Amino acid sequence: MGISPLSADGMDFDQSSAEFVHWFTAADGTRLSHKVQLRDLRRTNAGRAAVAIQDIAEDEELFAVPRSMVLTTTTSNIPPSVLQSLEDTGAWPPLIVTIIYEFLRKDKSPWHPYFKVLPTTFDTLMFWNSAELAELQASAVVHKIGREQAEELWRQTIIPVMLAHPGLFPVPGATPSERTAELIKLAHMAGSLIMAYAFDIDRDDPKPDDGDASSEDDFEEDDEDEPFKGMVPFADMLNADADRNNARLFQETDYLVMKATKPISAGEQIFNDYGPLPRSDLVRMYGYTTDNYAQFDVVEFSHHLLLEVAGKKHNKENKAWLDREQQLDEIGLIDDGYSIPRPDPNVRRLEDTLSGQLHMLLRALCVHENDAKAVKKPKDAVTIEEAALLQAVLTKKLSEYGTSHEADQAILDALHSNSTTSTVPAACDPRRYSMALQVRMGEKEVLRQLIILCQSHIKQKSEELAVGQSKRKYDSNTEILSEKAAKKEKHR
Ligand SMILES: C[S@@+](CC[C@H](N)C(=O)[O-])C[C@H]1O[C@@H](n2cnc3c(N)ncnc32)[C@H](O)[C@@H]1O
Repeated sequence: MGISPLSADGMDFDQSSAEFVHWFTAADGTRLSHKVQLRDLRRTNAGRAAVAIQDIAEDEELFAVPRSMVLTTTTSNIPPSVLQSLEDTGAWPPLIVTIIYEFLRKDKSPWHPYFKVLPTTFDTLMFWNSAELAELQASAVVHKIGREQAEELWRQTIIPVMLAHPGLFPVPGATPSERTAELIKLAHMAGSLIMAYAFDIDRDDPKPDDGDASSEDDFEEDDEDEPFKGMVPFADMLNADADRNNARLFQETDYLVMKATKPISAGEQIFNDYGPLPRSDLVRMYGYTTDNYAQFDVVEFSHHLLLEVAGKKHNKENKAWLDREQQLDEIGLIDDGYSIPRPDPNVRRLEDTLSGQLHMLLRALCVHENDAKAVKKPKDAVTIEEAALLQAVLTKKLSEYGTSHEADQAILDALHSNSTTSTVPAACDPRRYSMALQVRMGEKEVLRQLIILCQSHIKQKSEELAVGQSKRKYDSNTEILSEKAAKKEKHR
């Protein structure tokens, strides 16, 4: 997030905050507790944040935002005819257009003081250059950014709408392609605001929301059940930090109300909950990371890698496998990739870290091609073969990251101790570089932990097998001996 000391009109950070708070409190129907203040936390890279200046009790109201103040496609006075052709495009495109419309109206917009505290540049992955993205190494998150797909979609949907109404969308440019380039930049700004600041809003059925600033993660989502979205002034000034959340937005009939969900002491920051996001997604969607999210890290490998390691990738002639793959696809088991979360430190069993889906796939890849068990949910434990396949996949994935965890740790320590800046590659922003290091290190840790789980699983199962075999041998030896003894007895 890029919050400069001075906004475009020369207003400094504190002045914009003060104007925003004044605008908020002066608006019809708003409520703001005298115990809540906005603070400048830029020195810790946390931008603006809400802080308690007196002790706050659990369930105490922090502020209330009337629904009319929430910026949505329906509260804005953008002509409905402009949005008409976007009706079937999901919640994002019409809201992007609405935000751009209000942003371009400058001081004519009722939300003008609000826009002055919203960022116009971001550290989300959408804005990283190729050198910065390369520092994420083999992280699967690189393939989830979708910048080109988003722009392609916008060129077909929102750009023609905005170009057709130059009076409502006055952007510089002598030609349609110059104006398109400007509108794409604005769409990135609006899309990123929705990603990191918007809330899912209930329209009809007032009930507590899921607490996330935004649970949607894709610009091109087009789902009928997609929640309605809106920008909620003040609610989006709250930062989040994994399980340190202590406030939540409740949706009432006429109001969205932020309440404390725990007692908050004077001086503490007020945190919303953005959800249990791995650091890769946190950086992708919100452009920041903290160590507290390390517990939610995941590792993801592609379906291609799984097939390659299982020796099925070039199996075009293997009809039995292709039929099975089709069956697995029909029951929804095949995805582009599969993720495994960081194992809980108390988890000792490989089974407890694998999803049923991944276990089924491993089984399908390991059992004999004619075995009907291949497309059945495994009821028994992970077999030695399945664990060995998974271990091989994870080992291959780990080898795809260009550096070791130890090498990364040394770079990160040097960065944090500020001993040298020369470790930051020339084309990289130091903060983004540090975030990339943390993401890739987290994934390498998860991979290592999972490989160790596979190894101990294989060891344990092999030992059980050996004990079983020697028991069977012992049993059959005893049987032979007792048969011999019985014969002897008979001959007496
Ligand atoms: C909903 S806004 C919160 C207000 C924001 N700090 C601001 O100044 O506008 C979400 C953005 O705040 C920042 N943020 C949220 N929680 C943070 C944290 N714990 N540490 C650092 N930055 C954080 C990220 O840039 C994120 O995209």
